[in-house]
Amino acid sequence: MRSPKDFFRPLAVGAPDPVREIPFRPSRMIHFFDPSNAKMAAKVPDIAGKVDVLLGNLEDAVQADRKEAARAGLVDIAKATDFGDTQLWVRVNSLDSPWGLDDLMTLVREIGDKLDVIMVPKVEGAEDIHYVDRLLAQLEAKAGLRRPLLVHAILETARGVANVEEIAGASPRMQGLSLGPADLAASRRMKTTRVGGGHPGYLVRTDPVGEDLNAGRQTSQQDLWHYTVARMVDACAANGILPYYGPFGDIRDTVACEDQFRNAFLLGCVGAWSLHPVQIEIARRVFSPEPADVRWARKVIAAMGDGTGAVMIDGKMQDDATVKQCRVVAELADALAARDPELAAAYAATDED
Ligand SMILES: CC(=O)SCCNC(=O)CCNC(=O)[C@H](O)C(C)(C)COP(=O)(O)OP(=O)(O)OC[C@H]1O[C@@H](n2cnc3c(N)ncnc32)[C@H](O)[C@@H]1OP(=O)(O)O
Ligand SMILES: O=CC(=O)O
Ligand SMILES: [Mg+2]
Repeated sequence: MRSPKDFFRPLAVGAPDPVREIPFRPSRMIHFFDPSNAKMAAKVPDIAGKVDVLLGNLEDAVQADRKEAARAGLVDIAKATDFGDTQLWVRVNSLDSPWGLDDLMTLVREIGDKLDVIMVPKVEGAEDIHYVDRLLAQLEAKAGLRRPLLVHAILETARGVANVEEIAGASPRMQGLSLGPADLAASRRMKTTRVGGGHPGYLVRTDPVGEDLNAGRQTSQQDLWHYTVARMVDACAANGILPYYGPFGDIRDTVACEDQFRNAFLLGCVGAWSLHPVQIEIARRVFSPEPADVRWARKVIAAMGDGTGAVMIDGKMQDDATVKQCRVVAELADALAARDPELAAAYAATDED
């Protein structure tokens, strides 16, 4: 086990100092694109202005015979594009694949100065993060990088979920975790065939009302992902890193996508993946607090003065704990407004009401 004193020393001579805190940068949508797909790649400069995070996906959904083209495509796009203050992330191939090592070696060398976060799929335990941590330090030193790359792990195996707390705290590079419901379902031997979202068969039913077991009984669909998202959120909060819902594969069903994203937002996630342009706006809407909630939060903060004691506002008791919740909402609104002028105007308008 590493000594806590070593935690903030670089893991290779010449590598940049690790960060001490994960900066909060808006990341409501992590927009996936396949850099080997000419049509998607052509849209990157336009999409970059519309999303918080653009992610070049090299892993699943890229055909095996396109892996090298995707890696080379991402290098070309990163070199040619000015991303402004939009973050550039990459999802590399898994550590046991034939491509993962070359992905890391090529990308850090060629575009390490442009990348913000490396998303690592199928992380099973702290040992995977320790491997990536040391390797990145060596590669950063070789490339002469001044800023450490951050690491984001996908929670998508049963073992990964069992080890989630260790993974979240495995390195100062850990930026966040995403739920990967598709691989996780397979790893757990769940009987779904979807990418995230609910299932009509997963339900609870009210008690029978008489002899007829079928008459008058209400059913209610339950959330397959509640346990995992909640556990992920706790692991992230306990380690000062950020939780995200991952993919929602039914692109056509924008309504259920919005529900899934909102559940994650309410439980503590800061963003989700957008797989198709139609999901970008959904994530923007859901992961930005409602202007009415921001107004309420600011009202409670103002009324609570130094944040202690109890007051009544509109018939509701406020105290030290509610003001803390309100600060979460108000601080998120401020951070998002600094990046999103439309949102800034919407939040300012509520102050004037
Ligand atoms: C379980 C997991 O690992 S999830 C993460 C991995 N999966 C992904 O990354 C999937 C990313 N998305 C995609 O591959 C595609 O969106 C698909 C395959 C789902 C649908 O693609 P299409 O059938 O082309 O969708 P559609 O016809 O609606 O696309 C409309 C336009 O948007 C473009 N487009 C689609 N998705 C994207 C995207 N993610 N980024 C940029 N442009 C996109 C299409 O190229 C098309 O362009 P055109 O108008 O110039 O023809
Ligand atoms: O990679 C994502 C998943 O759901 O699997
Ligand atoms: Mg996956």
